[in-house]
Amino acid sequence: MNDILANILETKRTEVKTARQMRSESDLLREAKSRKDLRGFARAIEDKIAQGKPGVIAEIKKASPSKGVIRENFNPVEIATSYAAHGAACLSVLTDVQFFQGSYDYLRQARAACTLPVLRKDFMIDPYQIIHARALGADCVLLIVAALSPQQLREFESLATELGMDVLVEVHDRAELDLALDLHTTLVGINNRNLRSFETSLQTTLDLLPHIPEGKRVITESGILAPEDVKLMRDHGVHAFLVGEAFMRAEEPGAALQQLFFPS
Ligand SMILES: O=P(O)(O)OC[C@@H](O)[C@@H](O)c1c[nH]c2ccccc12
Repeated sequence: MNDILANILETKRTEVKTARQMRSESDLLREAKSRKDLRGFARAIEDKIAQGKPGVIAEIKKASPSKGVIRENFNPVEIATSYAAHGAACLSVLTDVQFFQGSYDYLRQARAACTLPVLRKDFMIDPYQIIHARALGADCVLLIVAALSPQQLREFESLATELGMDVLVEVHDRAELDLALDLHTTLVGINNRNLRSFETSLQTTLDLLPHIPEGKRVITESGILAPEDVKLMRDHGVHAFLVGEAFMRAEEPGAALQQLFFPS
Protein backbone atom coordinates (compact mmCIF):
# COMPACT_ATOMS: atom_id res chain seq x y z
CA MET A 1 0.00 0.00 0.00
CA ASN A 2 1.18 3.49 -0.79
CA ASP A 3 1.14 4.82 2.76
CA ILE A 4 1.05 8.57 2.29
CA LEU A 5 0.78 9.19 6.01
CA ALA A 6 4.05 7.36 6.71
CA ASN A 7 5.57 9.39 3.91
CA ILE A 8 4.39 12.70 5.34
CA LEU A 9 5.57 11.84 8.86
CA GLU A 10 9.03 10.96 7.54
CA THR A 11 9.24 14.33 5.81
CA LYS A 12 8.21 16.04 9.03
CA ARG A 13 11.09 14.46 10.92
CA THR A 14 13.56 15.95 8.47
CA GLU A 15 11.76 19.30 8.53
CA VAL A 16 11.92 19.52 12.33
CA LYS A 17 15.54 18.47 12.40
CA THR A 18 16.49 21.27 10.00
CA ALA A 19 14.37 23.83 11.84
CA ARG A 20 16.03 22.93 15.15
CA GLN A 21 19.44 23.58 13.64
CA MET A 22 18.37 27.02 12.47
CA ARG A 23 16.70 27.98 15.71
CA SER A 24 16.94 26.39 19.13
CA GLU A 25 13.86 25.18 20.93
CA SER A 26 14.57 27.34 23.96
CA ASP A 27 14.79 30.43 21.78
CA LEU A 28 11.53 29.59 20.07
CA LEU A 29 9.91 28.92 23.44
CA ARG A 30 10.86 32.40 24.59
CA GLU A 31 9.16 33.93 21.58
CA ALA A 32 6.07 31.73 21.94
CA LYS A 33 5.66 32.70 25.59
CA SER A 34 6.15 36.38 24.90
CA ARG A 35 3.11 36.52 22.62
CA LYS A 36 0.07 37.76 24.50
CA ASP A 37 -2.46 37.57 21.72
CA LEU A 38 -4.41 34.36 22.27
CA ARG A 39 -7.88 33.98 20.80
CA GLY A 40 -10.14 31.28 22.27
CA PHE A 41 -10.65 28.64 19.61
CA ALA A 42 -12.98 26.25 21.46
CA ARG A 43 -14.77 29.29 22.90
CA ALA A 44 -15.51 30.68 19.43
CA ILE A 45 -17.09 27.39 18.36
CA GLU A 46 -19.17 27.12 21.55
CA ASP A 47 -20.39 30.71 21.17
CA LYS A 48 -21.78 30.00 17.69
CA ILE A 49 -23.47 26.81 18.82
CA ALA A 50 -24.95 28.56 21.87
CA GLN A 51 -26.58 30.95 19.39
CA GLY A 52 -28.12 27.99 17.57
CA LYS A 53 -25.69 28.32 14.69
CA PRO A 54 -23.18 25.84 13.30
CA GLY A 55 -19.58 26.31 14.44
CA VAL A 56 -17.65 26.42 11.19
CA ILE A 57 -13.88 26.05 11.05
CA ALA A 58 -13.08 27.37 7.60
CA GLU A 59 -9.92 26.02 6.05
CA ILE A 60 -7.30 27.79 3.97
CA LYS A 61 -5.74 25.07 1.78
CA LYS A 62 -4.17 25.49 -1.64
CA ALA A 63 -3.57 21.85 -2.47
CA SER A 64 -3.74 18.35 -1.01
CA PRO A 65 -2.13 14.99 -1.77
CA SER A 66 -5.48 13.52 -2.78
CA LYS A 67 -6.74 16.41 -4.96
CA GLY A 68 -3.61 18.18 -6.20
CA VAL A 69 -3.98 21.95 -6.54
CA ILE A 70 -7.45 22.91 -5.32
CA ARG A 71 -7.21 26.68 -5.75
CA GLU A 72 -5.01 28.50 -8.24
CA ASN A 73 -5.88 32.08 -7.32
CA PHE A 74 -4.70 31.77 -3.72
CA ASN A 75 -4.59 34.81 -1.48
CA PRO A 76 -4.79 33.95 2.24
CA VAL A 77 -5.63 37.52 3.28
CA GLU A 78 -8.61 37.71 0.92
CA ILE A 79 -9.76 34.24 1.90
CA ALA A 80 -9.54 34.96 5.66
CA THR A 81 -11.36 38.26 5.26
CA SER A 82 -14.08 36.60 3.24
CA TYR A 83 -14.54 33.78 5.78
CA ALA A 84 -14.70 36.25 8.67
CA ALA A 85 -17.30 38.38 6.91
CA HIS A 86 -19.57 35.38 6.33
CA GLY A 87 -19.86 33.83 9.76
CA ALA A 88 -16.94 31.44 10.21
CA ALA A 89 -16.18 30.67 13.87
CA CYS A 90 -12.49 29.92 13.31
CA LEU A 91 -9.85 29.45 10.63
CA SER A 92 -7.72 26.42 9.85
CA VAL A 93 -4.53 27.13 7.93
CA LEU A 94 -2.37 24.44 6.35
CA THR A 95 1.29 25.08 7.11
CA ASP A 96 2.68 21.94 5.48
CA VAL A 97 4.73 22.92 2.43
CA GLN A 98 5.54 19.61 0.74
CA PHE A 99 2.14 17.97 0.50
CA PHE A 100 -0.39 20.80 0.91
CA GLN A 101 1.54 23.75 -0.53
CA GLY A 102 0.97 25.59 2.73
CA SER A 103 3.23 28.10 4.45
CA TYR A 104 3.98 29.66 7.83
CA ASP A 105 3.35 33.02 6.21
CA TYR A 106 -0.16 32.01 5.21
CA LEU A 107 -0.99 31.44 8.87
CA ARG A 108 0.53 34.75 9.96
CA GLN A 109 -1.17 36.67 7.15
CA ALA A 110 -4.58 35.06 7.56
CA ARG A 111 -4.58 35.66 11.30
CA ALA A 112 -3.53 39.29 10.94
CA ALA A 113 -6.32 39.87 8.42
CA CYS A 114 -9.19 39.15 10.85
CA THR A 115 -10.05 38.54 14.50
CA LEU A 116 -10.83 34.82 14.22
CA PRO A 117 -8.91 32.19 16.21
CA VAL A 118 -6.62 30.07 14.04
CA LEU A 119 -5.76 26.36 13.97
CA ARG A 120 -2.33 25.38 12.74
CA LYS A 121 -3.16 22.49 10.43
CA ASP A 122 -0.10 20.30 10.10
CA PHE A 123 1.30 16.94 11.13
CA MET A 124 2.69 17.40 14.62
CA ILE A 125 5.29 14.81 15.56
CA ASP A 126 7.62 16.86 17.77
CA PRO A 127 7.17 19.36 20.63
CA TYR A 128 9.15 21.86 18.58
CA GLN A 129 6.20 22.21 16.19
CA ILE A 130 3.78 22.92 19.03
CA ILE A 131 5.99 25.73 20.27
CA HIS A 132 6.46 26.97 16.72
CA ALA A 133 2.68 27.01 16.25
CA ARG A 134 2.27 29.52 19.07
CA ALA A 135 5.27 31.55 17.91
CA LEU A 136 3.51 31.88 14.55
CA GLY A 137 0.32 33.00 16.28
CA ALA A 138 -1.74 29.80 16.29
CA ASP A 139 -4.53 29.55 18.88
CA CYS A 140 -5.04 25.81 18.48
CA VAL A 141 -3.05 22.81 17.27
CA LEU A 142 -4.14 19.60 15.60
CA LEU A 143 -3.07 16.30 17.14
CA ILE A 144 -3.68 13.34 14.84
CA VAL A 145 -4.03 10.16 16.87
CA ALA A 146 -2.91 7.98 13.93
CA ALA A 147 0.42 9.82 13.94
CA LEU A 148 1.24 9.80 17.66
CA SER A 149 1.75 7.48 20.62
CA PRO A 150 -0.53 7.83 23.65
CA GLN A 151 2.37 9.37 25.53
CA GLN A 152 3.07 11.91 22.79
CA LEU A 153 -0.61 12.81 22.72
CA ARG A 154 -0.56 13.59 26.44
CA GLU A 155 2.79 15.38 26.27
CA PHE A 156 1.85 17.54 23.27
CA GLU A 157 -1.52 18.36 24.77
CA SER A 158 -0.02 19.59 28.00
CA LEU A 159 2.60 21.64 26.17
CA ALA A 160 -0.06 23.27 23.99
CA THR A 161 -2.17 23.97 27.07
CA GLU A 162 0.78 25.46 28.90
CA LEU A 163 1.22 27.84 25.98
CA GLY A 164 -2.46 28.78 26.19
CA MET A 165 -3.58 27.02 23.03
CA ASP A 166 -6.55 24.74 22.52
CA VAL A 167 -6.14 21.25 21.11
CA LEU A 168 -8.14 19.54 18.40
CA VAL A 169 -7.59 15.79 18.57
CA GLU A 170 -8.34 13.96 15.33
CA VAL A 171 -9.56 10.39 14.96
CA HIS A 172 -10.78 8.13 12.20
CA ASP A 173 -11.83 4.91 13.93
CA ARG A 174 -12.96 3.46 17.23
CA ALA A 175 -9.51 2.54 18.56
CA GLU A 176 -8.23 6.08 17.88
CA LEU A 177 -11.32 7.54 19.49
CA ASP A 178 -10.69 5.66 22.72
CA LEU A 179 -7.19 7.16 22.89
CA ALA A 180 -8.53 10.63 22.11
CA LEU A 181 -11.09 10.42 24.89
CA ASP A 182 -8.28 10.00 27.42
CA LEU A 183 -7.14 13.56 26.73
CA HIS A 184 -8.43 16.68 28.47
CA THR A 185 -9.47 18.56 25.38
CA THR A 186 -13.18 18.84 24.58
CA LEU A 187 -12.53 19.15 20.83
CA VAL A 188 -12.76 15.78 19.10
CA GLY A 189 -12.43 15.90 15.33
CA ILE A 190 -13.69 12.96 13.32
CA ASN A 191 -11.92 12.87 9.99
CA ASN A 192 -14.27 11.40 7.43
CA ARG A 193 -11.27 10.94 5.15
CA ASN A 194 -8.97 8.01 5.72
CA LEU A 195 -5.48 9.54 5.68
CA ARG A 196 -4.04 6.34 4.20
CA SER A 197 -6.52 5.54 1.42
CA PHE A 198 -8.13 9.03 1.01
CA GLU A 199 -11.52 7.32 0.98
CA THR A 200 -14.10 9.76 2.39
CA SER A 201 -17.45 8.88 3.95
CA LEU A 202 -19.64 10.86 6.34
CA GLN A 203 -20.68 7.50 7.76
CA THR A 204 -17.39 7.63 9.71
CA THR A 205 -18.82 10.41 11.88
CA LEU A 206 -22.19 8.69 12.31
CA ASP A 207 -20.52 5.43 13.34
CA LEU A 208 -18.35 7.00 16.04
CA LEU A 209 -20.96 9.36 17.41
CA PRO A 210 -22.61 6.93 19.85
CA HIS A 211 -19.25 6.34 21.53
CA ILE A 212 -18.55 9.96 22.41
CA PRO A 213 -19.59 11.07 25.90
CA GLU A 214 -21.31 14.32 26.73
CA GLY A 215 -18.94 17.17 27.41
CA LYS A 216 -16.95 16.51 24.25
CA ARG A 217 -17.50 18.69 21.20
CA VAL A 218 -17.62 16.64 18.01
CA ILE A 219 -16.24 18.31 14.91
CA THR A 220 -16.96 16.53 11.66
CA GLU A 221 -14.04 16.97 9.26
CA SER A 222 -13.65 16.51 5.49
CA GLY A 223 -16.05 15.73 2.70
CA ILE A 224 -18.75 18.23 3.71
CA LEU A 225 -19.84 19.50 0.30
CA ALA A 226 -23.61 19.99 0.13
CA PRO A 227 -26.44 21.39 2.26
CA GLU A 228 -27.72 17.79 2.68
CA ASP A 229 -24.42 16.88 4.33
CA VAL A 230 -24.84 19.72 6.81
CA LYS A 231 -28.45 18.75 7.50
CA LEU A 232 -27.53 15.08 8.03
CA MET A 233 -24.92 16.06 10.60
CA ARG A 234 -27.10 18.59 12.41
CA ASP A 235 -29.97 16.08 12.56
CA HIS A 236 -27.55 13.80 14.41
CA GLY A 237 -26.53 16.54 16.85
CA VAL A 238 -23.22 17.41 15.19
CA HIS A 239 -22.93 21.19 15.09
CA ALA A 240 -19.23 21.82 14.44
CA PHE A 241 -17.62 21.43 11.02
CA LEU A 242 -14.19 21.63 9.43
CA VAL A 243 -14.52 22.41 5.74
CA GLY A 244 -11.89 23.15 3.11
CA GLU A 245 -12.40 22.01 -0.44
CA ALA A 246 -16.04 23.10 -0.83
CA PHE A 247 -14.98 26.68 -0.05
CA MET A 248 -11.60 26.65 -1.78
CA ARG A 249 -13.12 25.74 -5.13
CA ALA A 250 -15.56 28.66 -5.00
CA GLU A 251 -14.78 32.05 -6.49
CA GLU A 252 -15.62 33.66 -3.15
CA PRO A 253 -14.92 31.23 -0.31
CA GLY A 254 -16.98 33.17 2.26
CA ALA A 255 -20.01 33.32 -0.03
CA ALA A 256 -19.76 29.54 -0.41
CA LEU A 257 -19.61 29.22 3.39
CA GLN A 258 -22.73 31.33 3.72
CA GLN A 259 -24.58 29.29 1.08
CA LEU A 260 -23.65 26.00 2.70
CA PHE A 261 -24.30 26.92 6.33
CA PHE A 262 -26.49 30.02 6.46
CA PRO A 263 -28.81 29.89 3.43
CA SER A 264 -31.54 32.53 3.60
O1 LIG B 1 -11.25 19.80 2.14
P1 LIG B 1 -12.22 19.04 2.98
O2 LIG B 1 -12.63 17.71 2.42
O3 LIG B 1 -13.40 19.89 3.36
O4 LIG B 1 -11.44 18.68 4.38
C1 LIG B 1 -10.99 19.68 5.26
C2 LIG B 1 -10.13 19.06 6.38
O5 LIG B 1 -10.96 18.21 7.12
C3 LIG B 1 -8.94 18.28 5.80
O6 LIG B 1 -8.14 19.19 5.13
C4 LIG B 1 -8.13 17.59 6.89
C5 LIG B 1 -8.61 16.96 7.98
N1 LIG B 1 -7.62 16.44 8.74
C6 LIG B 1 -6.46 16.73 8.16
C7 LIG B 1 -5.16 16.43 8.56
C8 LIG B 1 -4.13 16.88 7.79
C9 LIG B 1 -4.37 17.58 6.59
C10 LIG B 1 -5.65 17.88 6.19
C11 LIG B 1 -6.71 17.45 6.96
